[in-house]
Amino acid sequence: MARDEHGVPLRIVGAHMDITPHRRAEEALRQSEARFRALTELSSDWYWELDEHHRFMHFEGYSDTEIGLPKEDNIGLTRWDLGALNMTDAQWARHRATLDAHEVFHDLELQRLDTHGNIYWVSISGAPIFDKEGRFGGYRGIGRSITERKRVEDEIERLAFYDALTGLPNRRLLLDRLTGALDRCRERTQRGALLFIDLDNFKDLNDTMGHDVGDSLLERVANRIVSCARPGDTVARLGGDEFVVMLEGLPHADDEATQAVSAVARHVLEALNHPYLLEGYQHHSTPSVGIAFFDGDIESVDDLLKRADLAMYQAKAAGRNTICFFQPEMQEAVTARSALEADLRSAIGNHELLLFFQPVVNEQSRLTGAEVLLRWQHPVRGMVMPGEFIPLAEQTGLILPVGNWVLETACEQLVRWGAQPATRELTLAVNVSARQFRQVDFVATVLGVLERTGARPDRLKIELTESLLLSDVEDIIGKMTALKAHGVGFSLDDFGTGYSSLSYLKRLPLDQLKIDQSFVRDVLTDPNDAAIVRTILALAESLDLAVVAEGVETAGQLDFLRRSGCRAFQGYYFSRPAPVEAMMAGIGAAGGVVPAMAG
Ligand SMILES: Nc1nc2c(ncn2[C@@H]2O[C@@H]3COP(=O)(O)O[C@H]4[C@@H](O)[C@H](n5cnc6c(=O)[nH]c(N)nc65)O[C@@H]4COP(=O)(O)O[C@H]3[C@H]2O)c(=O)[nH]1
Repeated sequence: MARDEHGVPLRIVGAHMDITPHRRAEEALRQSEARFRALTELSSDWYWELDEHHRFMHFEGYSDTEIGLPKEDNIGLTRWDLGALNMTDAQWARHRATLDAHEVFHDLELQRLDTHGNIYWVSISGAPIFDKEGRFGGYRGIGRSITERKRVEDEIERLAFYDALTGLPNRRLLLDRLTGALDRCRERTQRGALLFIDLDNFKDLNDTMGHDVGDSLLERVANRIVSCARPGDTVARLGGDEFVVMLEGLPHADDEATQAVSAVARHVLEALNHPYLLEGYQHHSTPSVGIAFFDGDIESVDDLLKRADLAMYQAKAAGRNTICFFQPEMQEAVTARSALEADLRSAIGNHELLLFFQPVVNEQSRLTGAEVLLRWQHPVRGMVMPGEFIPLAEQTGLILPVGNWVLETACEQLVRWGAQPATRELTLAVNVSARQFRQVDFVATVLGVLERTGARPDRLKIELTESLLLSDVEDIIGKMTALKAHGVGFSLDDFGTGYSSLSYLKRLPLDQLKIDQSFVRDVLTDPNDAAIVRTILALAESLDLAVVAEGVETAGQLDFLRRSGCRAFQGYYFSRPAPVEAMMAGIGAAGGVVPAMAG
């Protein structure tokens, strides 16, 4: 303001300035802050700042979540002062190095306890602050609660890697840990062992008492196995009643390692042998344990599991409730078996199967028929006996095409015999395994073969074993009755060795029993066997069944059997099984009488 000499204002001098841009900038800043505040207030994320010494200076938003304490209490502290349950010293050192290098960091995950002692997780990201001159002034960034995400992740992991019933690691996690263990073995030339545990007869419990009781047993078994393991061992459930214990860091020396593993295995065996109280009942359960060692040389996790599994099966075969170590021979046996199976598959097509015939004679040693016995002329192994390949054929299902071939070939022989008056009345007995007989179309198959070949049904005898009678007797009776209506005969093989109860015997439409050769063998020396043979003969008479004694090797046996009332015989005394031409040649020369062999 300008004044005169009396101080009276003359004029006002002023300058005006356009502050619109400044006001706009202020308004923009205010808006930006409001937006930032609204965001931090509304979101569960929070904003933080550190000074140049990495100490908390400022929080904005729901920061208590990060620090678990009122935010004011943390001003002036660093993150590592607050600590985190999941961070090691080395990890903190790495984080500090990032800050010291003024680098941006993302998603640093920290696990902490809140004031109530509950675990929570936060994820932190931050960027360095520089002033206009480029001087470092600290850090700023955001934090976010990830407790819920971690919980869901844990749940997913639990479902994916743990068995829901027992809470033990499942097969997937076991395979993962095994892969890790094998890697460690390779790096540090260590060894470990796998215990494969399978409960004996678990299926029976499940079937009789129900799945709930079965589950309850499995839970307790799991707890007992865990109690036998050391903290570093992995106890897993593979599924069903199969558990695995993985032991690592075993001693190098063979005997020490074996001792250490045996001790754990025995411990498991004992623990699982104690009775269980299930639904008020005392239940006894036993395990079979297979053990396989591993070191850096083992090819794969799969191989290792197979070895332990094989050893477990060996323990079962040895009578169950026992421990068995894997031996390389077991693997060799399996490999040999697979080779045999592959060969057997092509044996029919390659015409390697053949039938031998063993005469069945009457009291006058006259031929009444024969039993057909399968042989396999293997190109490399030579003659393979049925005992070696029939069980394999049964397990693999190959018995079906093989059995059909036997039936067909036997019927063709019947047709050839039917064309000659001297052999027209001869019968042929064919072994049929339980698996063949249980096929739904068994009756149709047999009738089809009879029709195709034109063989007389009443000359065909089907030999069944007692083990067949263990299941679904009604179905067996139905099939037998259907075939009998066409004239086919039935014989029960190896009688006396199996499970036939007399009530079944009465109901089955049988024609004949065959006394097992094990009774005939000692009939002269073992009074028990003699008594059994007499009883079978008496029983057969009362049931109106014919009897054939198998395995007659000596005149003494034949004499005893005759005196006891047996009227049909089969055995080396008359003839060993042989090709049909050889059998007929021997008999032809004797005018239908089968001559006793020397010896
Ligand atoms: N020690 C002694 N043994 C004698 C004597 N007489 C006969 N044998 C043998 O005793 C077995 C009798 O046959 P199996 O009990 O039906 O027992 C048969 C039968 O269960 C099964 N088998 C044979 N061929 C077939 C077939 O075509 N199908 C099915 N499913 N099983 C068959 O294989 C088993 C064994 O047959 P193989 O080795 O031929 O053994 C035959 C025969 O060679 C004797 O006096 N002393």
